[in-house]
Amino acid sequence: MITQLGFPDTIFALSSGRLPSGVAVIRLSGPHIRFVVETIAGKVPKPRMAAYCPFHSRTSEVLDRGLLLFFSGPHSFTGEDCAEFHLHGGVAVVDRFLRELSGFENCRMAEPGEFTRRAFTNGKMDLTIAEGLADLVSAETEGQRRLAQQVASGAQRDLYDGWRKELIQARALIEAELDFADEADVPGSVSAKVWQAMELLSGQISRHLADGQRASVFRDGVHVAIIGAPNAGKSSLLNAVAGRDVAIISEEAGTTRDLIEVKLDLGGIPVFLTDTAGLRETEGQVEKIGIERARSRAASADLVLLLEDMSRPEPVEPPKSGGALWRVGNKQDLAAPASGEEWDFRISARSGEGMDALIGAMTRFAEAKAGSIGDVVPTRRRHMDLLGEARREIEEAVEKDNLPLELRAEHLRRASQFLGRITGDVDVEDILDAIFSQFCIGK
Ligand SMILES: Nc1nc2c(ncn2[C@@H]2O[C@H](COP(=O)(O)OP(=O)(O)OP(=O)(O)O)[C@@H](O)[C@H]2O)c(=O)[nH]1
Ligand SMILES: [K+]
Ligand SMILES: [Mg+2]
Repeated sequence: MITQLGFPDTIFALSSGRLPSGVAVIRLSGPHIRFVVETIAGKVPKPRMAAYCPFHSRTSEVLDRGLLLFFSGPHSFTGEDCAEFHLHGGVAVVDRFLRELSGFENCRMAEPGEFTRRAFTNGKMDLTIAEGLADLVSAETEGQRRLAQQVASGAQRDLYDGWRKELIQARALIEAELDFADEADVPGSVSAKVWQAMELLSGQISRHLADGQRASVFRDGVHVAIIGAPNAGKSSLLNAVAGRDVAIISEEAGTTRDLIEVKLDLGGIPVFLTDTAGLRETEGQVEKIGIERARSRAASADLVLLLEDMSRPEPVEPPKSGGALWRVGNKQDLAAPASGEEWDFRISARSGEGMDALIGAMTRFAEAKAGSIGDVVPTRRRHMDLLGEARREIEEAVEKDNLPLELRAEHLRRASQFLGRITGDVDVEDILDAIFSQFCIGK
């Protein structure tokens, strides 16, 4: 148990979104909350009960009227005394109120993630839950929200705590075997059982890592590039899928030069769809660069849509790509019916014909990449790296059966430490700045 000396400052921030808004929530945490609240509202309301009252400046000017909530530490988000002022969400109202708060001694604006960091330091949550909350705030798709919710609920922490318990138990059994090694009646099978259990554990971690690999599409998204000859209708396709005028469309060949990317939400998975310059031989310097970019984007894409104008097919060399490649025939509205070509999809970016089928297939493609993942999934590179290290230590302990038992037990101890770093139970001071600075202000 860490003895908590407490933070000297009271911090505050606008915790609700961009102004103007109907209501703006200003959140405070720290040792001076009672004084600040009493000065502004004239009283400290009962904990967790909303009070409607005027908010005064220190010179008794009424700044606004609104709801006030007080949370008495340790029964609060951060574990300290906390308060929330619900103001009218006007720029000037909020601005004046924040200046008023800065005027109190030892009160200052919060750094990004500082509320959550205090909650972590005060033992209100482990690191995975803190990260889950940050992900919940930044989730843009349903899939991201579901994953973040699962992490924020503590499911990941429970899983790793369970694994650490297994490791500790294994070490305890090895210790016992070491202690009684001289006695004749100790069954030699104790440690054999331990190694069996450890092999199972390493297999569990492997499956968990594979889930994490698949789940990374929720964070990194699926990348789709539209490639084809000039005037195939690539920009028209991008606009049709995005439902807005993102790229310039014209009958002039060579209109698009740069990569134009839109972010879509298909089946809860972020999908990045990129329009590119039409592929052709050209002397134009700028267009040349654009074509190089198109080819390199195609090379790194998960899926390439090779778009062709069915009314006047113009074969282009399919780009080199490690991903999937679909031949998509465009301008179905102009094409002679049943031209006998082997298109995977026939569409008209102009009339919208065939678009539902193409978008549906892209959605299934993205869903297949995520695959079916377990209930609890590592959501960050940081978790994956530490899990990989933990598994490596366990494997060393299991495989090196010629090593003295003490050394094999030491590998298990290290495995357990790596797991402890994920949840923040073991020496993580060095990474806290990096983790919490990614949070938004007011969280
Ligand atoms: N009839 C018909 N015309 C289309 C269709 N899709 C695109 N076009 C037309 O084809 C022309 C070229 O369209 P773009 O979307 O600019 O083609 P692009 O492939 O982006 O061309 P570049 O950027 O120059 O490589 C425009 O005049 C479009 O209106 C379609 O489905 N049917
Ligand atoms: K064009
Ligand atoms: Mg274009």
